[in-house]
Amino acid sequence: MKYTFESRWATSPAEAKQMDTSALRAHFLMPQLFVPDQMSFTLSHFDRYITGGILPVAEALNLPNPPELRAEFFLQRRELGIINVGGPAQIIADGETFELAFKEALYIGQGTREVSFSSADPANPAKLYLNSAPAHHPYPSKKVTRNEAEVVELGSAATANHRVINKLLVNSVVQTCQLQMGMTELKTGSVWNTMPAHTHDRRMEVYFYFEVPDGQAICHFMGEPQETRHIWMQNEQAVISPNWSIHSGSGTSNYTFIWGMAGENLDYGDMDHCAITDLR
Ligand SMILES: O=C(O)C(=O)C[C@H](O)C(=O)CO
Ligand SMILES: [Zn+2]
Repeated sequence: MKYTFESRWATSPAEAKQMDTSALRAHFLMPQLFVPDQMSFTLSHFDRYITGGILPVAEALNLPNPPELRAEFFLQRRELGIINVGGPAQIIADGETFELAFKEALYIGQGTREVSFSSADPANPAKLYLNSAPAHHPYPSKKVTRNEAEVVELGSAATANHRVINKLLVNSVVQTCQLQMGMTELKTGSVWNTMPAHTHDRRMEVYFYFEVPDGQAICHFMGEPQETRHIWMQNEQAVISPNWSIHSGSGTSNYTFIWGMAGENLDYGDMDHCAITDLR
């Protein structure tokens, strides 16, 4: 078996409020996405969002058709977003070849039957972080380079949240059904992401932290704004953020993270901000 597939039930805020550390981690944390020559997928019942990691080393890996999807093929009723966080990758989608460098993104549209993933150099393998959401229209597959991203700079060094948001797979850049993905890079000395924090009842979200230096870690905050909990996270781990939850983190150093979301709309700015002094 070249892949693992796990399902996570959706949880209510009342249920999450009762959870201890290990229950929070079991429900929301995805601790290992990258295993050599393997693919890992976790389906959240929040918006039926799939989070995955593919690490092709010795051979090309093909997008599988997990029986849990009850589909003819993975993307029969889904769309896929990929951001490469490793060495150069080659992705072939129904015969079309895409070369994906570090921090480049690829959107693969609904209806694509065959997708294969390989590394250009096994000594520096590609690490393909992926998100997938249900889709009902076959938009064209499209690669998005860093230069094509919509870039927003937020925060300041004084409040330790100076960061650059690279909107890669958003509707100003590529047409998608409901998927949005991007990458936020924190400046040296800045450790807080998404502060002031927000919720968006219309969309769930997943955060994937990477470029966390050795020996450092991220304290990720979740929960209703007046009932927050935290999950300590390591490099290259991901966490599910329900639509009722804030999603914000502070690191013991700067780092980078990928955000991805799906749900009711494609409006990145549709957020309900929480005043910092109101958080509990
Ligand atoms: O640092 C930030 O702020 C973010 O990157 C926020 C995410 O993009 C987000 O939560 C979008 O809903
Ligand atoms: Zn958000």
